[in-house]
This record gives sequence, C-alpha cells and structure tokens, in this order.
Amino acid sequence: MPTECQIRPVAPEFALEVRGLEKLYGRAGSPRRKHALKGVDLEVPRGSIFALLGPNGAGKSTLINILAGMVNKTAGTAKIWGIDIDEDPRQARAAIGIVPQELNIDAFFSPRELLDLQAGMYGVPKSERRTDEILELVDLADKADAYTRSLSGGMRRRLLVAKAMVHNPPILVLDEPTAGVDIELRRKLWENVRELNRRGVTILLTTHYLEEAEELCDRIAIINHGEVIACDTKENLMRRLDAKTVTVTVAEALPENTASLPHALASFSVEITGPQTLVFAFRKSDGPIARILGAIASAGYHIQDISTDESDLEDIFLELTSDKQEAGRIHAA
Ligand SMILES: Nc1ncnc2c1ncn2[C@@H]1O[C@H](COP(=O)(O)OP(=O)(O)OP(=O)(O)O)[C@@H](O)[C@H]1O
Repeated sequence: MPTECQIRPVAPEFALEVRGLEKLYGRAGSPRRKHALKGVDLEVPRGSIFALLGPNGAGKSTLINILAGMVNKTAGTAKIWGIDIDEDPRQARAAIGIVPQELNIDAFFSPRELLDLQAGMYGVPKSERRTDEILELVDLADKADAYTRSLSGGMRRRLLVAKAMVHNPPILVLDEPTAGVDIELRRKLWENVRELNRRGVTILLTTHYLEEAEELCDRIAIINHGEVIACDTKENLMRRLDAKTVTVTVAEALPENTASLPHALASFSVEITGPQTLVFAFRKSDGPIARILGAIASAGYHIQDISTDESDLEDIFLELTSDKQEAGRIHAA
C-alpha cells in the first residue's frame, strides 16, 4: 500500500482541499447553461473516511470529475494531497484513485490481467506492482485468474476498487460504491473500505444511503444545488438526525393548551395538534418510546392510535435548506 513519502515528502493535513470551486456548464444564454457548483469549500482530513451526501443533481459527480481531471472547473482551486491541480495536474492525479459508479469492466480479461493493464497505463514498473496484495485486500485472490465475466456484481465492484488502487494513491474516491448492492455485499465492501483506511488510505465516498455514511464515515458533507449546506463530524450531524416524533390519538378529549395537560406529561416536549391528538418530539438516544406511552397512561388517557416519524436525510435537507444561517453555523463548527 502507498507510503506517504512515495507521493510527497511531507504528508498534508488535508488529503483534499477545495476552495471556492465553481462550475458553469454550457455557454451564457444556452439552454444547457447550469451553475452546477457555486463556490464549494471542502477539506477532507488525511486519514479520514469522508462522505459526500446529496440528492440527484446536487453536483457530486461534477466535483469528483473535476478532481479526476475529466471536467474543467470554471473558478476556484483544488488541491489533491497538497498538490494544486492547475500547477501540477499529473502529480495531483497520481495521488487519487477514482472508483466509478458504472460496472464497466472488460469481461474477457482476468482480474490479474486487468490490474496489470491498469498498472501499465499508470507506468507502474513491474517490480513495483502489487497485484496479489491488492487482490487479497479486496478478497479476490481466489478469483485472480478467473474470467471477469464470471464474477458477481459485488466482486466486479471490488475489482473496480482494486483497479483504482494499482498506482498506490493515498486517496480513494468511491462514487456511490454500494448503489444497487444487497446488504450482505454492502457490508463486505464496507469492510474492504475500512481495511484500506486502516492501511492509511483517505476515503471520499458519495452516497445516498445515510446508513452507509453513518456506518463508515468520520465526517459528512451535505451538498445541495451546488452548495455545501453542512459539513461536520458524523456525531454532530447524526445528533440532528436523531430526532423523532410520535403522534398519539387518545380516546379522551384533550385540553386546549399544553399547560393544562396532566402533570405526568409535563417533562415532555409535546404539542396538542387536534382535539384528541398529541405529538411528542424526542430523541431516539433519549431511550425507549415506552417512557412516553407510560406517561400517557399515568395521565389517565387511553391510546387509540399511535404512529412514529423518524427524521431522515430528506428531513435534514429540508431543515438545512430552509435555514441557511443554521447550516452556516454547522459548517463553521
Ligand atoms: N455536461 C453537462 N452539461 C450541462 N449540465 C450538466 C452537465 N453535467 C451535469 N450537469 C448538470 O449539473 C448539475 C449537477 O450534476 P451532477 O451530475 O454533478 O450531480 P450529482 O450530484 O452527481 O447527481 P447524481 O447523483 O444524479 O449523479 C445537474 O443539474 C446536472 O443536470
């Protein structure tokens, strides 16, 4: 696996550093004109597993494609492993391995042949190739000489990770690594990603799966309409996602305001939203919902109906996009 001094004598604090990145597609006045990135700032600490979360069209691929040298930026700067992509594009790109979303692999080669071809493309001398080690790392050692067309979807995805690693980049970018992959394979891939990270590789991944970000990542940036609307540690961001509401319909008529509710409900964050409907806001980490149900019974009410609503990624998008100031605060934290 890569040693930091192979790429650069002094390892940078940030594996990726993006400042004021802008992308405008299409000519002015053209119907294809699109402001895809609107001054994106991003710092990915060396050694981290970093998630870039965002809905379709948010600008994730544009950002990754700029780093990969496949799309030209309109303005701003990007440094990969401390190397400015404008000043030394070759060295900058040597520091990054990109795992694309599509499973496009030449089916007539074996994994070993494919890795060798890739190593040749990057000019890695034969003596420095680590084909077996990389195949081992992604659990494909026993498939090294099999036809790629005989590999399952999960194996092909791991082979793409292996391909991105042949030139020993210290940064690996995975674009939606587990889209359409079943939960067992997803877990397997997460384990591979963790192992790479343990060996010192910084990981940036884009994902739609909140669970994936939660399971794997130290830091999460949320991107929407070409802007980073939140960027924080997983713990801080998850605290916002921890909120849950439970709506309870009771058999009895409720008072008109919460101040008149029985004392047993006084310690809860509760709203009266209908003649017989109460909505409790609580955090999953506060403990089981039974505490609320017990208090309702102690208050002398009989429950007729109950429903819960967990906040999800969509909620946090809505919350953050409707409260830019707050989002700014999070970003600065
Ligand atoms: N070549 C292009 N010409 C014009 N507009 C483009 C081009 N590529 C992307 N866009 C637009 O730029 C915006 C950002 O697209 P991008 O593909 O970066 O988003 P994304 O977050 O990666 O979405 P997805 O998850 O769907 O891949 C979208 O509105 C998209 O339609």
